[in-house]
Order: sequence, then structure tokens, then C-alpha cells
Amino acid sequence: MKLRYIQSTKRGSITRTYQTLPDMDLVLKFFVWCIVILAPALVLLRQRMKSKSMRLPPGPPGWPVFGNMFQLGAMPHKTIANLRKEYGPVVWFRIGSINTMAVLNAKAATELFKNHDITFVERTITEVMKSNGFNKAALSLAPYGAYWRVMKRIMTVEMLVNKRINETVSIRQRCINDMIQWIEKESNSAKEIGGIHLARFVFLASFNMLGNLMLSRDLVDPQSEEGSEFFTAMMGLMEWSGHPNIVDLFPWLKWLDPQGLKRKMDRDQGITLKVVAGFVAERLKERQDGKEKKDYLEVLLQFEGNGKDEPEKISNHALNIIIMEVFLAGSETTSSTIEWVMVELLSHPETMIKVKNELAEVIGKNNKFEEKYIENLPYLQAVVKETLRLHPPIPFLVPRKATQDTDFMGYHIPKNTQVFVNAWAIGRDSDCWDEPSSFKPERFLGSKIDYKGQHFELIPFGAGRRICAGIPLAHRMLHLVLGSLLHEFDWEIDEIARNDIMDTRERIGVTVRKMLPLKAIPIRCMI
Ligand code: HEM
Repeated sequence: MKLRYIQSTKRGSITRTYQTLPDMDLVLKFFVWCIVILAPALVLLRQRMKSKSMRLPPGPPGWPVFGNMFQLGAMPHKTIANLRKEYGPVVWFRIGSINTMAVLNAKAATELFKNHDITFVERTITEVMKSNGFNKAALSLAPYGAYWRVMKRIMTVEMLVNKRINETVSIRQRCINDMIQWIEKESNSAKEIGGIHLARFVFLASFNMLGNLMLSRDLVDPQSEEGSEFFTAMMGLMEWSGHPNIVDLFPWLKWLDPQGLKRKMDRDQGITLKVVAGFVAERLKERQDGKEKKDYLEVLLQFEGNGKDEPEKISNHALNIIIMEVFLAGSETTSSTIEWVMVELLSHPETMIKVKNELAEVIGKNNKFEEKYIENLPYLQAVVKETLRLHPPIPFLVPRKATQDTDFMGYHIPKNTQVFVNAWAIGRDSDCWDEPSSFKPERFLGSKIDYKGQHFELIPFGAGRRICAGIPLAHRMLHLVLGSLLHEFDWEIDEIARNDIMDTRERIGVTVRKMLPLKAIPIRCMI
């Protein structure tokens, strides 16, 4: 203890006192001890808070260099969905050098689309997507910015808006009539060959519907040489873009292109671009001759941007790519969905009867199916929804990418992380669906849930800014094709096809298809 001597003068007398002073050593010691004890605790606390906010989502341990690529198997959407049991709804893994986050339930998808859509708005670009600059010009892959905005507006507001779709009803009806005729022709020999490959007919009809909307012409016409060249090359594009490519996992192998996928993609894309360029040149000539057409090509040709944040004109190259893209986006998705619906209906005869009865009641046995009936066919719509719930054709959507470091549901997600939103797992999320693996269209009767991007438990077309641009058209095409197939024909399968139907294996290409294609026997039931 230290004393301080104080002398004060009061009314002439001097008073002397001592005041106790805090011992400076002691104070110093007190502070030193505080620092010694508290500082590490503070550091620890900070570290814990930081490591909590820097925590990656949980996930299976992977190998050096290869990550988890060998664990994903032939059907990665199913393998990854299974990880939820052990790791929860947000899972982390590596495919080669690519950091990947998978979203596995509706709650996490809601969080992503409602609160983080802008952070995950970019696409993951694979090597084959770069062929001929496809990734820069195609709406589905273009960087999020002025060009993407313009193209999405043109496609959704000017081209695929309901009013425009209504103007093209007769085109689709003609393509459906063709499809019915093709099937009818084959139906004579169908029994001997064990049934027709249904998805092929639907694919060709969808291809022609899109060809007419875009270019006002049938492309799958046996008479047209250009058409069949275009079609064959398009099939190639679909094949090469669906193949897993080792170069995407190990970019340093790019120069080698060990599977030759980039070379094949360049070749087939070159062919399709040349054919489309020929169509465009023809159109330009027709325009000079004063002939007018009302199709998507015309909308693209007439586009005039402000030249500031949007292009003044759409370049010829971009125009060709956008046209090619619509074929890619719309034909395989439609035909694989119809194949799955038919597989489900043939496996559930009681549902088949119900849907056919509804068609007979609403349309009448001797009338053709037309688009105007769709809104009055709740059971048919429920069948389509239930199929898309169980079999979304693009189960990871078109993979997104994080544009910056971000916090997502308490996890730290580094910039450039690839994001798989697993629509397949979400459609089977037991928190949202009763008996999630059963095919029960009735669940949608009287329910407001649809696939237009507002109900995150059902997202076969995605959601948020990057949602599918073709939903209104796809909705029409799916119901028109399915309704016509069911209303015009009864469908049977032989013993072999019945066994194949039970085989639930899948094949992954641009879409997830049934590994063993459905073969069914059509029997004309309407004249
Ligand atoms: C059954 C049919 C279809 C299905 C299941 C489907 C599914 C999808 C999915 C999952 C996406 C990605 C969405 C996301 O990332 O959130 C997408 C994007 C897209 N789809 Fe579709 N689609 C179908 C038909 C069509 C059709 C008919 C067209 C065009 C006529 C089309 C054009 C597009 C385009 C342009 C995009 C890219 C949108 C963007 O990145 O902003 N789709 N589609």
C-alpha cells in the first residue's frame, strides 16, 4: 500500500493528512493477469466464431486429387440424394478439382432461391459447352448480365408468352397429327417387333413443333436433306454434352482432349450452325422479296437494342446458337418426360383407366385432343405433375455457380463452388410428400402446387432468375402429346416390355432417360 502526503491550509491553520493510493504494481498486475487469462479465451472465442462461419457443409471424405468422383456412381442424383441421411440437406464434396455443394431438400432449396438466388445465378461451364462460343451466346449458359436479360426477355415475353403460344396452336396440332399418322403406320407391325419405341416418335414430333415455331419449317422431313443432316448433328450434340468429360475434372488435360469430346462437339456444332446459317440466309432473301413470317427467327431478326447496355442487333452467330439451343432445350426434355409418364401409366393400369375416362368424358370419344381442353383436365395435369415430381428430366437443374464467397445456412461457401439443386431428391423429400416414392397423381387434385417456380418442393423446371424459359410452351406440348397418345390409342406391352418397365435403371445424357427404352403396342381406339 502506498500513502500520499497532503498538506492543506484552512483559515490560516495547516492540516497534514495521508491519503492511501492504489498500488500501481498491483493495478498493473491485475491488468496483466486479465490479459493473460482473457486474451486466449477471446482468441479462442473469435476463432470458434470464425470457424463456425467458415465451416464448409458436411460431406463424405474424398481422395486426394480425385475427390469423391469414384463414389458418385452411374446415377449421381440418387447417390447424392442418399447422402442426406448421414450429412443433412446441404452436402459438400469434390468432383476432381471442382468444389460442389448439393441441395437436397425443399427447405434448403427455398432458402437458396428466396435469399441467395443472385449469388448462385451463374452457370458452371464445362469444356464442351465452350465449343464455338456456345456458352457466351446461349441463353441457358450466358453470363448473368445485359445480354442474358435481353435474350430472356425476348424468349419469355415476345416468343413464349401465352398470347404468342395461342397464335401457334394450329402448327402444333399439325405436328401431332403427323405423329399420330407415323404411329398408326407402325402399329400394324408393332406386335411382331414387341412394340414401338415411343420416345422416338415424341422426340421427332417435338423437334418439328420447335422447328415450326422457330423457323416455320418441318425439319424432320424425309424429303429434306438439310433437315436430316441437321437432325443427325443435333443428336450428336446431345450425346456429347451428356458425356462426363475428364477434362472438366482435370482442366490441365484440356490440350489433350483424351475422350475427343471437344473435337466431336466442334464438328457437330459446326454442321448445325452451318445449316441454321443457311436457313437464316434464305429468310433474309424472302424478306427482301416482301414475304413475311411470324416466327422466333423473325423476332430475333427484328430486334433493335439501345446499343448501350444491350446489343444494337443480335449478331448472326448468336442468332444461330439461340436457335440451336431451343431444339436442345425442348425436344429431349419433352420426349423423356412422355416416356416416363407412359412407363408409370402402364405400371399403374388403374391410373391409366382414370385418365382415359377423363379424356373420353371431357373431349368425347370421337373428337380429337386439342390444347383448349387442357385446363379442363385436372387428372391429366396431375399425372404430368406426378411424373415430373418423380422423374425430373434434368435432376440437378442446369448446375449453378457461386459468384462470390457467401454464407449459406450457416456454412461458408467459397466463390466458384458448383451447385447441384437436386430436384430428384427434393421431389421425394419426405418432409413434403406422403409416400414420396409412390406414383399417386391424386395428391395434386385440389392442391395449388405447380411447377412454375413458386413451390420449391416441385422444381423440375428450376426456379429463380434462371428458371426454364420454356415452361408455358413445355406445359402445352406435354399435355398435347400425352393427351393425344392416350385419347387416340390404347397401349399394351408384351411380357418382355413388362419386365423392362420394372427395370428402374436410368441412363444419363442431356436428360435422365430410362436405360431400357419403353416399347409399347398402340391399338387405334379413335377414328
Ligand atoms: C419438359 C420440358 C422441359 C424441362 C423439364 C425443362 C427444364 C429446365 C431446367 C431444369 C432448366 C434450368 C433451370 C434452373 O437452373 O433453375 C431449364 C432452363 C432453360 N430451359 Fe427448359 N425445360 C423444358 C423445356 C424447355 C423448352 C420447350 C424450352 C424452349 C422452347 C426451354 C428453354 C430453356 C432455356 C432457354 C433455359 C435457360 C434459362 C436461363 O438460364 O435463364 N426449356 N429448363
